[in-house]
Amino acid sequence: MTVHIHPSVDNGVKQGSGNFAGGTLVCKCADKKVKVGVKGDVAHNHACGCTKCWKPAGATFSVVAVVPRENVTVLENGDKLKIVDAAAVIQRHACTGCGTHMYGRIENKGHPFYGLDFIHPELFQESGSAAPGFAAFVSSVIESGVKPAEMAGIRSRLKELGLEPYDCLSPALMDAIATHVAKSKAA
Ligand SMILES: N[C@@H](CCC(=O)N[C@@H](CS)C(=O)NCC(=O)O)C(=O)O
Ligand SMILES: [Zn+2]
Ligand SMILES: [Zn+2]
Repeated sequence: MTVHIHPSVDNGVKQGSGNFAGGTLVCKCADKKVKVGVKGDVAHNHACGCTKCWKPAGATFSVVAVVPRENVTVLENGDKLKIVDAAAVIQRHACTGCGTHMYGRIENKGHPFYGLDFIHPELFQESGSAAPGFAAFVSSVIESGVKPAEMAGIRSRLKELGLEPYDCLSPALMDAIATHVAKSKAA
């Protein structure tokens, strides 16, 4: 059986150009598309298996990356955007027409990732943004209906794609969070 992860990686992970200058994220509406401008390249791009991150139809994982929040600007049809869950750490601004999450923002200034917005690079109308490098919250796909027996196949496919599977975030990001927490406690 073919293991589907996400349409943008199922045929192999396409590496970024290394000099992506930014671009425009476009929603999936037929008209009055929401457009969001992003300056510069994305960082920490990864596949996320959690239930909260937006996935295109049929995908098991989301592909999500971060950019500095000051680099994100709503360009067109921003009146269609609505926050999915205002109580969540990441406030995901979704198009009310097509459901696509255009950007996720952290408003808690004490959060380790404050200052970074979460975006889905597949929505760029331009190509060349940095490729995903790992898979996070892999076990969480079970919460979306994946059978536990399928997990071995999913993890081996992720490895084959070069997307090391983690059940929370990658060690580098977990270290960044712990460093932030340790510094906050010391202050
Ligand atoms: N197992 C949970 C995990 C959710 C979760 O913790 N997601 C991570 C990765 S996106 C997170 O940082 N969530 C914060 C948020 O959604 O606001 C699920 O799948 O819903
Ligand atoms: Zn839309
Ligand atoms: Zn997620």
